[in-house]
Amino acid sequence: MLDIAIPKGSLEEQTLLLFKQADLEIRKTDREYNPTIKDPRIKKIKILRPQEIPKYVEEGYFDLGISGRDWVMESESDVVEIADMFYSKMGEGIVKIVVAVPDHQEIKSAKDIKSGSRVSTEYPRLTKRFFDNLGISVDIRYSYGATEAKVPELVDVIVDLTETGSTLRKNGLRIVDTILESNTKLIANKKSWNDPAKRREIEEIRILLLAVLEARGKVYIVMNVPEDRLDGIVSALPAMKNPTVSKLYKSDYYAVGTVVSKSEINILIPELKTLGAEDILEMDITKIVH
Ligand SMILES: Nc1ncnc2c1ncn2[C@@H]1O[C@H](COP(=O)(O)OP(=O)(O)OP(=O)(O)O)[C@@H](O)[C@H]1O
Ligand SMILES: O=P(O)(O)OC[C@H]1O[C@H](OP(=O)(O)OP(=O)(O)O)[C@H](O)[C@@H]1O
Ligand SMILES: [Mg+2]
Repeated sequence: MLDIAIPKGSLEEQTLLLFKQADLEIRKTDREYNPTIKDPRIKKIKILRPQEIPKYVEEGYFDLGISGRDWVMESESDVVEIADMFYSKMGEGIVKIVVAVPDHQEIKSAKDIKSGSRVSTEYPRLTKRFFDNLGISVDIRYSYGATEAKVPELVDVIVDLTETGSTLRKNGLRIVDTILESNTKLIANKKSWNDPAKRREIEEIRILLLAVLEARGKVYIVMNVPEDRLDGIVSALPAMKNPTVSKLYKSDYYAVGTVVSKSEINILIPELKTLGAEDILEMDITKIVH
């Protein structure tokens, strides 16, 4: 059975929702860090800061964990990255760790930053490695957050995370370089991954979590189509996969069903109706397993 570490903070709410939708519901009250779960593969769940999760997974306190790629890299943890999971607090979860300076400064890229510059960051190791590679020796000041507030008075440069770019913009900062791109990762302890029984359990959990993410933003549509309209309808459907076509009982009609992206449904349904589709049904999908 598996021990799993779940992130507190910006990933917490979305992670709990993901587990619930994967039918791995974590039962927890507010501020409870040792919640329960009823699943034959899971022994224990603990909620921890995502900065610490990769190291505890590496050290074998947990078989499985969820954290960002940024924290796996920053903590230099030796874990197996078993899945990319594109979700975060707000959107698809792709964020960047960037070098930023006050907008008016004549710095074009990080190479132009002077040795001795003060740099505020929550990622001191990534920052040191980045500037070491450029041969620039900077004065790194550890940041506990609100990093953007510190330029220009307290520091000269920041290395911070950006998703929408709004915090940088509102504080008069400009990106001059990108250190890395990050997204949420499902990570496993090496020994657990190499243990056949544990690996089977880990893979089963991974299938369920990824199936939920895969189904997001997609719906299933099915409609009845007279034989002479079949080719027109099939070619109007988006080419995600070949649609299922089956003949209706004692009729010249066919049932046509396929998965489509929810974002195109507003254009597609009226178009299918015009092309001769009847009884069009749209259904929510909760999981897709490839
Ligand atoms: N604004 C954001 N948008 C998208 N992802 C983010 C954002 N802030 C942090 N993350 C990602 O979420 C993960 C969790 O990081 P962290 O615990 O530092 O979250 P946080 O929201 O910054 O927490 P806190 O609010 O306490 O600072 C990290 O891997 C990070 O890449
Ligand atoms: O590009 P944006 O969408 O504006 O998001 C980026 C901001 O989000 C995070 O801050 P957080 O909310 O974690 O606050 P903190 O600085 O106190 O950690 C990050 O450190 C940036 O400040
Ligand atoms: Mg933060």
